[in-house]
Amino acid sequence: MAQPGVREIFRRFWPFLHRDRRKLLVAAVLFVVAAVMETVAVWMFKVLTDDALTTGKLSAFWQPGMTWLGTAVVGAAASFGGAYLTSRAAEKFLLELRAHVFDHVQELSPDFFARRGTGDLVARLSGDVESVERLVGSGMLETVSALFSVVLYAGAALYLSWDLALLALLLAPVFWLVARKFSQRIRTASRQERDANGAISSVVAEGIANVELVQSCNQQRSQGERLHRESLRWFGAKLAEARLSALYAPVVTVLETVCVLLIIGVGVWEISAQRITIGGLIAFAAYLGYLYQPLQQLGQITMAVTAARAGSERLIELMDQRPAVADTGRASLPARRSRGIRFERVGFGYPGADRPALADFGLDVRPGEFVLVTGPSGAGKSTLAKLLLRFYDPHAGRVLLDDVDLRDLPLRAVRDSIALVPQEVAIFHGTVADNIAFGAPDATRDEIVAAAREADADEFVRRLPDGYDTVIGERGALLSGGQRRRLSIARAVLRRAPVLVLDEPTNGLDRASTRRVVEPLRRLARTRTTILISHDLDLAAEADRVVVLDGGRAASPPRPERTGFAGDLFGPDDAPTVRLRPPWLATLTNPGIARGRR
Ligand SMILES: Nc1ncnc2c1ncn2[C@@H]1O[C@H](COP(=O)(O)OP(=O)(O)OP(=O)(O)O)[C@@H](O)[C@H]1O
Repeated sequence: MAQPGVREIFRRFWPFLHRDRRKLLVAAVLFVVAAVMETVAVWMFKVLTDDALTTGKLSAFWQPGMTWLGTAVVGAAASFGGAYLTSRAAEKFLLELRAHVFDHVQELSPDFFARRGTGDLVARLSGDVESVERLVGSGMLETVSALFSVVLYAGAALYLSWDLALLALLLAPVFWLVARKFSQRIRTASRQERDANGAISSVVAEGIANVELVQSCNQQRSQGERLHRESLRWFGAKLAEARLSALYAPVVTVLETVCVLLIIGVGVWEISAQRITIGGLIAFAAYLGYLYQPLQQLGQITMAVTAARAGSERLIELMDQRPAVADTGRASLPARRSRGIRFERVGFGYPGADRPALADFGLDVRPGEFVLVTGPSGAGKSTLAKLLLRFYDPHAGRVLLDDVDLRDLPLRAVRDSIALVPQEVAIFHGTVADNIAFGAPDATRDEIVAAAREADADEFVRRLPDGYDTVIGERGALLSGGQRRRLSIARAVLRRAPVLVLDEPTNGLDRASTRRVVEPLRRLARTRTTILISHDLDLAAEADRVVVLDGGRAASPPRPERTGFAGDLFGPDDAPTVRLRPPWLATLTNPGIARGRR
C-alpha cells in the first residue's frame, strides 16, 4: 500500500474529530485573536518608543502602555483557551481512534493474529495513533494559527517598510527548502523506526509469553540476541531521526540570525535616509522575529505530516482488514435448552493453505447428544469448532444450528448459544472470580461458585490464599494445567449456553487430573448438546457417539445409541473391524485393551 496523502489522512480520520469540530473552530478563532493581540502589542511598543522613549514625554506613555497591557491580557487568555481546547480535542481523538481500531481488531479472525506479532499491533495502537493525532488534531490547528500569524506579522512588517519586508520575504523560501530536505530524510528514518519498534515489542511479548519454553530449551541467549538485533535496527533508525531533528532547529536558527542581521544592516541605512523611525525598525525586527517562529512551526508540520503518513499507512492497513465473517444475519432461534447441530457437506480451507482443512464433511448432532470427535493431529477437529463459532464461514456447504444456517443468525446469537472450552486456556490478569465470570460479567458470586462446583473447581479455588478473590497472574501461572482447564470449564458453564464444545480438555493431563475434568463433563453433557474434541480414546465411553475425522473427512460412520465407544468402533474380536479403524488408531491401541475398560 502506498503512503496516504494528507487529504486521504483527513478523509479517513476526520470522523473521529467531527464531534469536536465546534471546539476546534473556537480554538482556531482564539489562536487568531492571540496573534492579533501580539501584532497590536508590538505596534504599541513602536508607538511607545517613538512617542515616549525617544522624546522622554510621560504623557505619551499612558495610552499605548495601557493598550499594550490590555492586549497582553486578552492575548494570554485567548492563547490559554486555544491551547486547552486543542489538547482536549486531541486527547479525545486519541481515545476514540484507539477504541475504534481496537474494536475493529477484536472482530478479526484468529488467523489474522496468527500472522502478526502482538508487539506490532501494540505499536500501531500507540505510536501510530499518536502520530496521526499530531497531524489531524493539534497539527491542523497549529497550521491554521501559524498561517494567520504569518499573514498578520508579514502584513504589519509590509506596512512599516515594504522594501525591508520584501527582502525578508525573499529569504523565506530558504527555510522552505531546508524543511523539505529534512522532512524527506526524516520520513524514511521514521518509518524504519516504527517498524523496528513493532518488532521489538513482538520479541519482548513473545519472550514473556513463552518464557517457560525459552528457559527449558536454554534459549535465553538466542532470544536476547534476537532482541539485540531488532534493538540495533531501532537504534540506527532512531539515531538517524534524532540527528536530523536535532540538526534542523540549529540550522534554522543560524539562517534566522543571518537574515535578521542582513535586515538590520539595511534598516540602519533606511533610518539614515529617514524612511523609517527607530521605533519602526525595532517593531519591524520584532515582527520578523515573530514571523520566523510560525514559519518554523510550518516546517515542523511538514515533519508531522511525514510521521503521520507513515503511521496512518499502518493504521489504515489495519482498519481495512475485513473480518472473515459478515454479521448480517437477522434470523432468530426458538427458545430451547439444547440445540441440534448439522454440518452439511462442509468444505473449508484456511487462507493461504494449499489443502482444505475440511472436505465434504457431514455431521448431525441431535439436541442433547454427546459426540466425541477424534482423529489424528491436523485432521480438522479444531477447525470444526472454529466453524461452529463462526470464526470462519465454510467455503462449501452449511453449518446449521437448530436447522438455521449460522450465516443467517446474528453473530452474537451464535456465540451466546455455544460455549467453547478452547485448547489453549486463556487466563486474564485478575481474580479467579473475574476469570470465571469473563463470559458472563453480570453473574453473581453465588452463580460463579455454582459454576465452579459444576466444573469441580470449587475445592481447589477455596484452597487458594484468597479463595475466589485470589489474583492469578497473566496466563494463570499460579495454577496447574488441570486446574486451568477446570476454570475454563467453569467459565463455559456460567454462560449457560445450550451447546458445549470442548477442544482437547484433557490434553497433557495425567489420569487423576483427567478424571477430575471428565467427571464434571459427564454431568454437564446431560443437559447440553456436547461436542468433545479429543485424541483421548478413554473418553469414548462417555459419549453417545464417536466421529473419526481424517484428512478433513469423516472416517467412521456415526452411531446413534449411547453404548460406549470401544466396542462400537472396533467390534467383536473376530469381526473385520480394521476397516473402521483409521491407520493411526491401529498403532494406538488394540480391541482387547479398549474393551477391557468397559
Ligand atoms: N490458521 C491456519 N492457517 C492455515 N492452516 C491452518 C490454520 N489452522 C489450522 N490449519 C491447518 O488446517 C488443518 C486442520 O487443522 P486443525 O487445527 O483443525 O487440526 P486438529 O485436528 O484440531 O489438530 P490437533 O489435533 O493437532 O489440534 C491442518 O492441516 C492445519 O495445519
